[in-house]
Amino acid sequence: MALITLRQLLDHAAEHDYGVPAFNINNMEQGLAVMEAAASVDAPVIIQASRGARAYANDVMLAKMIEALAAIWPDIPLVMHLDHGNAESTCASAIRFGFTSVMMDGSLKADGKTPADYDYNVRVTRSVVDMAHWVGASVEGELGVLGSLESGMGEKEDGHGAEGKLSHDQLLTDPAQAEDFVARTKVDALAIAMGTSHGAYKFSRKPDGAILAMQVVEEIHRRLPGTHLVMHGSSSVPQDLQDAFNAAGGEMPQTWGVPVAEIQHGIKYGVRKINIDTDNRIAMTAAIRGVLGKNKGEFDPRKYLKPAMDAMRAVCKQRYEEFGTAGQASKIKPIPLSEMAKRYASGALDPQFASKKAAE
Ligand SMILES: O=C(CO)COP(=O)(O)O
Ligand SMILES: O=C[C@H](O)COP(=O)(O)O
Ligand SMILES: [Zn+2]
Ligand SMILES: [Zn+2]
Repeated sequence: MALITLRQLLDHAAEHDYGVPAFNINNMEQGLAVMEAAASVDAPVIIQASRGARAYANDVMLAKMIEALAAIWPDIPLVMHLDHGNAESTCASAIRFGFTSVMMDGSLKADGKTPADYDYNVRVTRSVVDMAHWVGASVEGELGVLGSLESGMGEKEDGHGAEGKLSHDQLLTDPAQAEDFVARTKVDALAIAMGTSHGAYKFSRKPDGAILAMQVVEEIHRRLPGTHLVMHGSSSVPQDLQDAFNAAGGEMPQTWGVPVAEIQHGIKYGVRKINIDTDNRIAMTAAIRGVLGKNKGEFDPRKYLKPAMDAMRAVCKQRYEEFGTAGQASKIKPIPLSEMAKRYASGALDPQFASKKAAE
């Protein structure tokens, strides 16, 4: 069993200058696809489940499935992470079900759509950090609200995300505030807002610095060199997947995602966790459409789920190679949660700052 914490994995990634894609899963096929891809290139894994995934698959099913994946691939270090926890209780119940890492997304209120104020975010995130660290689990926080710098709109495409118009300030994480946030919450990883949004429709053109603000990543990393940064909404929505989807009978209007080159740039500036769901969704659905479109009489689910897994595995493998994750799994020696808890209690894992002021 090689279930490890997000903190251990991202510390390793920072030490060796690579990034780790965090893939969302909802079912067995997606779990198998991620692990097969990882095993084929010796990559450590972050599997994440959203609240929606927990409701869809059931916590017991998810927990046992991760346990099974870890048993099938004992040599692949595996982080089980809660994506976009909306409340302290959601994070606590995830840890109870064996998640080794949770995201407390206090940038939004518990409804998952109303932007929250800074004090609220600090309070709930700190409370989850205290609870999680007692048992050695890791915490990702979020500062700034995800949404489009092109339109100013928040994004609620998949049930989590701000509704309506947001100010430019809300859409970009303030680097000085990020420093204060990390000092006050002691999060292990920080999700930042810099123009990405969830789903397929991120940009109406190939993004430049005006709509994908990589300079914000650089400035936050300069102030917080020891903090692991997280890019949400980081599917690349590659043209070949859009074309495959449409060729199989889908209807997806032309769109742009986050170019892999921009993510690679981010990895040079402290980005360690890169969240990807949409690319896998498109790849699987294109494959399923392809099979069912060609074989109208087909009714064996394996006949379309197997190609869907193949398509998802290919996307995952490519990201492991592009982000430098490939080849790292066998270098990681799992640290048990009990040992992580001791390290937190001793202060050994407290945040590091570039300036002394923030640390005081
Ligand atoms: O950020 C994500 C999950 O938290 C997923 O982002 P995408 O929709 O770009 O895949
Ligand atoms: O946060 C966004 C992820 O893509 C998960 O989406 P979901 O809430 O529909 O499972
Ligand atoms: Zn969020
Ligand atoms: Zn996200």
